[in-house]
Amino acid sequence: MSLAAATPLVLAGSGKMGGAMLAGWLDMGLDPAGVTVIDPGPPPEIANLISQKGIRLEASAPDDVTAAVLLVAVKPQMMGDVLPALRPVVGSETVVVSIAAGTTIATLSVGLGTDNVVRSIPNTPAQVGRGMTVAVATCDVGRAQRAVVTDLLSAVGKVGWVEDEELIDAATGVSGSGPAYVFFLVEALAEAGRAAGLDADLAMTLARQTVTGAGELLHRSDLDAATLRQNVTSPGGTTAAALNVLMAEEGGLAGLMREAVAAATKRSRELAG
Ligand SMILES: NC(=O)C1=CN([C@@H]2O[C@H](COP(=O)(O)OP(=O)(O)OC[C@H]3O[C@@H](n4cnc5c(N)ncnc54)[C@H](O)[C@@H]3O)[C@@H](O)[C@H]2O)C=CC1
Ligand SMILES: O=C(O)[C@@H]1CCC=N1
Repeated sequence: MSLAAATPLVLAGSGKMGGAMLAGWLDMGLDPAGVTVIDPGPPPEIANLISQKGIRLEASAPDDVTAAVLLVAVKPQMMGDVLPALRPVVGSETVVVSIAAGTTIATLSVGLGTDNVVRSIPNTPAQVGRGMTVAVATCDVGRAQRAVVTDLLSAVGKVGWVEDEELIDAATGVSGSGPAYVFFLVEALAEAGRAAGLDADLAMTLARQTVTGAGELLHRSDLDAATLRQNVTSPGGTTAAALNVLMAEEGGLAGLMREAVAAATKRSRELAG
């Protein structure tokens, strides 16, 4: 994969998500000389990375760079102010890629004055190259530009394209916010371990190792999740007893998960304004 076609690359917002993607691209061989970061206050670790790599950092959009790709990674609530201020780096050949939850293609197009827009939703496992990004493009984004954007997003994990923008809200509820559900599962499992009498540190170690180990097994295995679950579950055994609780029709995990994803999807639509 060559990321050269993505340069000049302008990254607006180098916080948790934009910074993670920048680190991933550099690991994949993106030339730092081709990157400009626009951020009035990057977090310290990203500021260090930017200065170590000699990346150009600006507090606002410079007027001597026209981006091949402009990646917008600021908070959705800031878009009204930030988008018009980014216009100096947008040219007729620039493809804009937003990773903001909720912000619609229409808002991006109007704010930046271009229809050459990709709306996407990544997730924080991008920090370790194991992200999941779901994206939708306008029909103005040509085949070659779509390939460049695919390469850029693939550098930090898997990429899936959808044709219907509304599905980005649903993907936000599943994979965008999803890592938080898994981290909460670790917290809840550790708390249950403490309630069952385990020392707090041991309970947290058991919960972390169980979730990371199960995740790695799922990652490496050819088997699907249901089969891996069945492989743990002896008839009449301990797992079956626990799953009877988690899989209950009323108040079980599947129903709760549906509600959680629906709430996140609804919030993504609300963030559109
Ligand atoms: N954190 C996550 O798990 C995910 C976040 N996102 C989206 O990514 C975007 C960024 O979120 P985070 O990285 O979590 O937020 P963050 O707060 O960590 O980063 C935002 C960055 O924008 C910078 N910024 C503020 N004003 C700016 C301006 N005028 N121009 C350029 N940069 C400016 C801030 O200094 C900060 O470094 C949001 O739109 C969010 O919806 C998408 C998927 C997952
Ligand atoms: O919570 C949020 O709004 C962002 C978008 C997906 C994950 N974090």
